[in-house]
Amino acid sequence: MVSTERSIALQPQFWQLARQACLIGIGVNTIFFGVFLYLDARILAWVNVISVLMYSWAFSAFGKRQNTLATGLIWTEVVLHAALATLLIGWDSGFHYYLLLFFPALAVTLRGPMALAAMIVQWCFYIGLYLLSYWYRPLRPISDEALLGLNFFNLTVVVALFGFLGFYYVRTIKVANRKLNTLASVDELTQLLNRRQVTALAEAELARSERSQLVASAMLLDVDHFKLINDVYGHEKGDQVLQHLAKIITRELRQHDLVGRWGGEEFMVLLPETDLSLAESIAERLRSAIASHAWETNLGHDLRVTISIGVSESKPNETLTRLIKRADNALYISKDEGRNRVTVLQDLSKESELAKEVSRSQ
Ligand SMILES: Nc1nc2c(ncn2[C@@H]2O[C@H](COP(=O)(O)OP(=O)(O)OP(=O)(O)O)[C@@H](O)[C@H]2O)c(=O)[nH]1
Repeated sequence: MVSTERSIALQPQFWQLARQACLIGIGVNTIFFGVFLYLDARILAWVNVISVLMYSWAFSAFGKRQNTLATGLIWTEVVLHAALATLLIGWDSGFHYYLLLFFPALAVTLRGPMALAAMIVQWCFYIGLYLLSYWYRPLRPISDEALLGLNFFNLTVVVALFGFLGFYYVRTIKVANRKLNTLASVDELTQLLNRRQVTALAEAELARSERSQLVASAMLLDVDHFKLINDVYGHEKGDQVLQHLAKIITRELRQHDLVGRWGGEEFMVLLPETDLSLAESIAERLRSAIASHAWETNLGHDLRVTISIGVSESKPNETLTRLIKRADNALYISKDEGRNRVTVLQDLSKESELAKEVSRSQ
């Protein structure tokens, strides 16, 4: 587990987990200290004292974010401990199991070719240790019963650590997936739903309304002369205005209404179970809340921001695209008639006339 660019980028929880593993190392080696004293294997008892010191050092190094030093200490401890115990009391003591833990750890912390190279070295070391213990008798043999007990204990600890690693990675993947889902569905600036997500949810809502024979209404809201706000007060102020507008719109709507950022300075709202006259009054409430809000500026006066809104009501078997097209046409009228106003499109003849007018003027 040598530190590289990639290991630095690992999640802090990974280092937290490694730090907790140091505590397990301290606990396990303290138990071993007692066991080896009891078995009169004094060299190994002293090795355990050194191991406890190394894990304590690694624990403290993780606390100071010296992750490379800490992982180096753990690696050295495990490799030396496994080698010494195997040579002194034999392969059957099961201390070599701990070396296996490094294979997934290397795969995670190192880059592809480095990880592969490190795994090959680790594997050669493992096989080398096995062959040595096969060819030579243990230097300080202990009883078969003691060997069996140690083997079971070591196997249990290693299996538990593999289990923890598994849980950690499953949790990490879940958290990453949740983040990806949020990134894919939320607009970063305003934290509203992005266009893709609000479209998907609005389509589902429209289908639900259709099944229940209810109407829904759509609104398109566009900030008036937003280019001028950017030009006069700066892009950053423009961003702040958009963020705050998103908050006002959300605050003024009901919980089950859908609101998303439709484009640069344009928002889309879908109001389930809402007919045109109710939608119009909601739109008017929004317009007036925004028009009455004063933004502080660094030019010694407050900034006033207004929005124009177009509203449309769903018709049987209508697609979302069609519903929004009508709201867009209504928005065009609001802009054309002087801005800071709400327009609803009700009758179809007016709509088709307008559609022609819009296409002529675009
Ligand atoms: N600050 C900021 N500006 C943006 C963002 N997205 C789009 N804009 C700007 O919004 C402006 C929109 O300008 P126009 O389409 O001309 O519309 P307008 O100035 O609002 O005029 P009307 O809509 O006709 O009232 C452009 O200058 C874009 O650069 C954004 O995320 N942040």
